[in-house]
Amino acid sequence: MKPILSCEEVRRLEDCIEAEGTSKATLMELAGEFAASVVAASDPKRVLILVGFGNNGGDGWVAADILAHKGIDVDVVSPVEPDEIPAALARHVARRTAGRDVNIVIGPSRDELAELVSRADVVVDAILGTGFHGSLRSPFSIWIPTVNELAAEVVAIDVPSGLDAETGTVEEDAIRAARTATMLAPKIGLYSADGPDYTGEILCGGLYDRLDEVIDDVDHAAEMVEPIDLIDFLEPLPSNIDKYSRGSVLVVAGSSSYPGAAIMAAKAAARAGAGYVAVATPATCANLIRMALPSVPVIDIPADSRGAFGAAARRAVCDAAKKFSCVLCGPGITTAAGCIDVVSGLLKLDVPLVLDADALNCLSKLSIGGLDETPELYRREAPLILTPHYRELSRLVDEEAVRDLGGAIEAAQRLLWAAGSDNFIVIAKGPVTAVAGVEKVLLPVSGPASMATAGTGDVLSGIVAGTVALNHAYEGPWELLCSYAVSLHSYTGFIAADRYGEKSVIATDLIDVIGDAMALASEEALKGLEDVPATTAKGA
Ligand SMILES: NC(=O)C1=CN([C@@H]2O[C@H](COP(=O)(O)OP(=O)(O)OC[C@H]3O[C@@H](n4cnc5c(N)ncnc54)[C@H](OP(=O)(O)O)[C@@H]3O)[C@@H](O)[C@H]2O)[C@@H](O)CC1
Ligand SMILES: Nc1ncnc2c1ncn2[C@@H]1O[C@H](COP(=O)(O)OP(=O)(O)O)[C@@H](O)[C@H]1O
Ligand SMILES: [K+]
Repeated sequence: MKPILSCEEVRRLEDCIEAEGTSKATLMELAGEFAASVVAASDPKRVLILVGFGNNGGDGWVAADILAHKGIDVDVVSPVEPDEIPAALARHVARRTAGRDVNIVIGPSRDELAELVSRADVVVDAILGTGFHGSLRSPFSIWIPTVNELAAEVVAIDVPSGLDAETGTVEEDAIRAARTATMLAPKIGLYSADGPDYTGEILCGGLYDRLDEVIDDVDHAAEMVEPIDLIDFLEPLPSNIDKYSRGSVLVVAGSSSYPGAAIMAAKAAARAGAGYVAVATPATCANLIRMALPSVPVIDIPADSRGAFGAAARRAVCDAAKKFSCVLCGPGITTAAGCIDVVSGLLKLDVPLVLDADALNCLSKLSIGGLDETPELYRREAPLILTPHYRELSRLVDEEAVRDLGGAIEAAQRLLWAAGSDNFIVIAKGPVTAVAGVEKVLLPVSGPASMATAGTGDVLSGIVAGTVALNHAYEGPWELLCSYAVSLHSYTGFIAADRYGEKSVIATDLIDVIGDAMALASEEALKGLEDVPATTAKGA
């Protein structure tokens, strides 16, 4: 797993490294060296480096010097003379580079800049890094669109300029890079909101020998899950099992208005590996679900007049639920009074529980002033997994809208810390999905934008429940188990987009390729295994 840091955590990390005797000036030299190595990998003849006023520009000045030393023609464009650069470290390296074999252009006109950009094989963006805030000011508001329009290839240093390294948002414009050479650890904004559209490939320069040890001394906003981390979940089935020992799921879902949600969740749970999946649904839509899912037993539950769970539903659902390895509740249930009652009944049972969709909205209705204010509502011994998207998460914490990954993680942590239990997980779903536990926040691989289509969340909750059931004997961290389920879901998105076309994926497409997604997860994990040095791979 690879740490992802907030800007504040990066500053703390720099301070820790400095306390161990490596100055920020040395880090800048190393950052410039790493950036130069990323640029040199394209074997350019001519490089243009755009520098700003701060230390991000400092990295660019160092890289300019190194690339010029390699015999590459280097132009540096700066808004001010090296002596006028306000940041002291950057000013120092800029003065040094100015005395070397690079062509420096100060404050070019748009046409001059366009000419320089057009003739470069690689343009390096060292304009703004983690210090960017507010709106883009001149001349950068002119430089950035010029680069985006005319550059053959762009390498961004640390963060594409104009992208907020914390939130991942782009207000007006930002550099669209082919590669981003980020320093010490990726910043969370590279993965959040607009980030993935601007960063290109992210390459991280460790810079410091003892980074692995020092990085443990600062908090991590999150950790990126790599395919190899999931290898334990990819074992083949043992021979000596039956449908019950493989794990069972009760899907408490559906209503006359939304029977499809129950069908998708149940089918996904079965495809994810559970040996026995049943559906508990309002009697009014039970036959429809039976016809759609011949392999799935359907339990009729008393309904209200609108075809949602009725007043007598809680008892019927809870009686059935006790026998299963995992219960999933929520897809398509509505927030009728009987549904709220079912959700609160299930929370009291001693069975692993996944709450999704309207079960989360029922939970919001049960609490006043945010669920984290009433942890007794959801604190339980047995595992609990919530799968809210950003809007559902906002409702759960009764807060302003969660807009980005950092905000989603913060909201999830409020719920987690209030409950304080190891087997409570919040899967905060969005373009990037965070799997948050009380100990760690993990970022499994994200799927394509094709997955932004109705019903894909029902498929995810089915996959999560099926995975929990199949792995009912698992004793490792729940964050990792849930990350495996989210990764499978993302892989189904890639496979479906490939098969049906990026814009044509519908939620049901994902279900039938869950098996292919498992094969892809194995393939990716094995690639990771090959990359590990032999001694480590053997666990030596
Ligand atoms: N992590 C590490 O260990 C290492 C980090 N290093 C590097 O340091 C970078 C951080 O450097 P930094 O703090 O100097 O900030 P940086 O991004 O250069 O920008 C600040 C300048 O931009 C200006 N400015 C701000 N907003 C603006 C706007 N909207 N429009 C226009 N201008 C704007 C701002 O002006 P001000 O706000 O003061 O008016 C100030 O002059 C980091 O990303 C990495 O590359 C490496 O060197 C060493 C190892
Ligand atoms: N832009 C996107 N890129 C990748 N995945 C996305 C994107 N938008 C949504 N998703 C994924 O699609 C799923 C949508 O879930 P949800 O909003 O609950 O859908 P529904 O309620 O319609 O079933 C989540 O797993 C989410 O992570
Ligand atoms: K930059």
